[in-house]
Amino acid sequence: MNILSFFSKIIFGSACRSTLVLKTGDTMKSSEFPFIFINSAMSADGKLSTKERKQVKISGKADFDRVDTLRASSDAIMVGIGTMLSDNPSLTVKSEDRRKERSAAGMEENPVRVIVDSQAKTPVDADIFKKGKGKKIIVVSKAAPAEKINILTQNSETKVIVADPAGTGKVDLIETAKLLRKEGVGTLMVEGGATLNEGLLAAGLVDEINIFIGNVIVGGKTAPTFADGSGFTENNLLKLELISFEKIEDGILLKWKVKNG
Ligand SMILES: NC(=O)C1=CN([C@@H]2O[C@H](COP(=O)(O)OP(=O)(O)OC[C@H]3O[C@@H](n4cnc5c(N)ncnc54)[C@H](O)[C@@H]3O)[C@@H](O)[C@H]2O)C=CC1
Ligand SMILES: Nc1nc(O)c(N)c(N[C@@H]2O[C@H](COP(=O)(O)O)[C@@H](O)[C@H]2O)n1
Repeated sequence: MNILSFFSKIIFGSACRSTLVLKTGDTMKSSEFPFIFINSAMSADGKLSTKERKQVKISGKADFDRVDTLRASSDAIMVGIGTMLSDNPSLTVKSEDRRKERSAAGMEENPVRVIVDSQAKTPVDADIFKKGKGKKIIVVSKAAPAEKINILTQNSETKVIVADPAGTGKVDLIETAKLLRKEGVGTLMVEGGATLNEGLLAAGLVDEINIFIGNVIVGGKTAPTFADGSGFTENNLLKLELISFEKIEDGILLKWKVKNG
C-alpha cells in the first residue's frame, strides 16, 4: 500500500476513490476526474473571512493540524485567484514529519499547488513560489495575456495550463479537473474561496465537503460565505448526506458527501 492509499483509507475510508469508476453520492463519477473534496473553515455565522476579505483565524491548533494531515494526503491543493490575492497562502505541508513521509514514499514534499486564475493574475512573487518545494499549476483561460504566462513559466516548477475549450475567457472547471487527472492528480483538496467552492459544486465536481465551524462571529452582509457565486435555485438545491460530526476544541467539524445528480 503506498502512502496515498494509506492516508486515504484513514481519512476518507471507503469513500476515497482515485482511479476507478467512482460512486459519488447517488451518481457515478468517471475515472477521468480526481476525487475532489473541499475543506473550509467558517465562522458560526457562515463566513469565510471579513467583509474586507481579510483572512481570519477560525481554526485552532488541532484543526490546523487536521488540515495539514489532509494536505499531506492529497496529490494537489487548489485555491481561486481571489484567495491567492487576498491571503497569499503558501499551501505547504507544515509538519516536517509529514513532508518526510511523503518524500519517503517517493512523492514531492508538498502537493501540487493549483491556482484557478483566468487572467493569469498570480503575482510572480507569491508565497507559493517562495515557500516550499514542489510543482505549481496555474490554470488560465484563453484570455490570459501571453507575456504573463511567459513570466510565470520562467519558474521551472511552474506549469500553466489552459482550460477554456469554449473560449469564454473564464476557466472551465470540468476541463480543469480532467486535465489535473491527466497530470496524475488522484485526490484534489480545495481550500476555497467562496466563489471557487460554488463553481465546483455547481459543476457537480465535488465528492465531499469538510466544514470546520469555529467559535467566532464575523458578520457583514458582503463577507464571503462558504459558497457565493450565483447560487442554486429554490427547486434545485444541492443535497448533502451527513457523514460525521466531531467536536474539535471549541468548534465542530462536519463531513458531508455531496449527492450529485
Ligand atoms: N476560511 C477558509 O477556509 C477560507 C477562506 N477564504 C477566503 O475567501 C475569500 C476569497 O474568496 P473569493 O473572493 O470568492 O475568491 P476565490 O478564491 O473563490 O477565487 C474566485 C476567482 O477565481 C476565478 N475563477 C476563474 N474561473 C472560475 C470558475 N470557473 N469558477 C469560479 N471562480 C473562477 C475568478 O476570478 C473568481 O473571481 C478570501 O477572503 C479568503 O480569505 C479562502 C479560502 C479558505
Ligand atoms: N482551515 C483553515 N482555518 C482557518 O482558520 C483559515 N483561516 C484557513 N485559511 C486557509 O488557509 C490558507 C493559508 O494557508 P497557508 O497557511 O499559507 O499555507 C488560506 O489561504 C485559506 O485557504 N483555513
